[in-house]
Amino acid sequence: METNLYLAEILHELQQGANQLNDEQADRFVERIMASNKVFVAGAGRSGLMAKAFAMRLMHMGIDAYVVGESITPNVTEKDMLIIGSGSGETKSLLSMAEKAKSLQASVALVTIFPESKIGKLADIAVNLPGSPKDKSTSNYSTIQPMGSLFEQTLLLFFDAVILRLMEKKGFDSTTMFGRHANLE
Ligand SMILES: O=C([C@H](O)CO)[C@H](O)[C@H](O)COP(=O)(O)O
Repeated sequence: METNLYLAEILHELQQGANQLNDEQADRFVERIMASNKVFVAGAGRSGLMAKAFAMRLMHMGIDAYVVGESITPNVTEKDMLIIGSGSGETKSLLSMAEKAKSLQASVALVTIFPESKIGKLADIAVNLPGSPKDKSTSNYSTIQPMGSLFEQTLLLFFDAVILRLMEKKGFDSTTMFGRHANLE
């Protein structure tokens, strides 16, 4: 099959997934971000890359946002929120991070295929996205893409949709946000 047809199929899979998003869960997620003091994001591998892209846009909005594990990331407190992106919801390093955040009374949100996962059970908010996890033996979800690619793409698009919702609520536009974009690049 030609590359453009693969691309068309990926877009079709993403469209099908977008139709399944639960708006109530998404709204709770947005409200919690707005009510938090600092916002921490975390994820492993490709899911982590999507979380980093989200943290950059949160920073552009003037939200105090950090990527867990970076050298300038400060302490988490009970006024803060940890956002984890994990298709499986079972990634061990993220599970212990969620446990630590909960023990410090921070709120934990998980964006995942499996809200009933170990991290999902700990989380205050779980946003359910469709897709297949990296271990395809644990799901029957149909996708032509390898491992968790469909979830990871949907995660990035969900995060970008959340940014648009936050922009709408705060009356921000792209120009305001661009004013905070890194200028030492
Ligand atoms: O990097 C990943 C892999 O390429 C799967 O497609 C995953 O994002 C990483 O292993 C984290 O897994 P999850 O926590 O289950 O998202």
